[in-house]
Amino acid sequence: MLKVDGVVKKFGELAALNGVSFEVGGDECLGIIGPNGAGKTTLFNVITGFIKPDRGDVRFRGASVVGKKPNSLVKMGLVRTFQLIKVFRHMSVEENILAADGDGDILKKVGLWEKRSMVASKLSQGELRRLSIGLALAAKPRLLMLDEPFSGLSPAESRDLDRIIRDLKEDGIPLVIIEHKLKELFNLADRVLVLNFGEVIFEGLPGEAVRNKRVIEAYLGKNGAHGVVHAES
Ligand SMILES: Nc1ncnc2c1ncn2[C@@H]1O[C@H](COP(=O)(O)OP(=O)(O)OP(=O)(O)O)[C@@H](O)[C@H]1O
Repeated sequence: MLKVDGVVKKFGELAALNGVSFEVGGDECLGIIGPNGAGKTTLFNVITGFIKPDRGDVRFRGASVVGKKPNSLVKMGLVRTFQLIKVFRHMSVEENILAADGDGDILKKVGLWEKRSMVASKLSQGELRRLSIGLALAAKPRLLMLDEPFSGLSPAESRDLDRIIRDLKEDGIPLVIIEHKLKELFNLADRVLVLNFGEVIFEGLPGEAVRNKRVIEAYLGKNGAHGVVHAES
């Protein structure tokens, strides 16, 4: 479905991405983690056409998509959400979804049917996040990329979102999720990719990632706040 091959992106001297390769397919959920500045957002921007890589290729459903504009990628089914939620805040929930060519089914899928008449500016953080996912779903994604979907959510809001993302997985939509909240991510991800200084330092099962020495040194060890199991010394 998605194949990233040897992607390099430099900002001046800094290699934000330094030869990143991986694939996502089937109805898989891939988690992407790594410390601040590791290159996660840059990777999303390259895949979704917001940034052109200096080297390497991104293939979606068999064809190279390097150089294509974000809008044409969305039309092909390569759809993302953003860290900062983008919705029309003065419009109702339903108007937002309709403006994106969505329908009532989507409102139900993201648990906002009851709130459909409410102006978006009155929504809670969790509801706003679900609306942003609804807008992404309106584009009929063949692959959905979520940028820190759990950030800023309460435990109850996180549980609601978990259920919604789980349903998307069951619908067979492959997912790529950047997330710092590892407990939430590891409940969903079939596989994780760990980035550090623009390089993939680990790819494998979430349970293996938390025991991997390089991952612990680069990311987990420094930050006990991630709430996952730590090193077996
Ligand atoms: N437009 C830009 N111009 C210059 N440097 C940039 C630009 N965008 C990102 N960078 C740098 O590239 C590196 C990777 O940044 P990126 O935002 O991709 O990291 P990240 O893993 O998403 O971090 P975070 O977890 O904080 O979101 C960082 O050192 C960052 O400062």
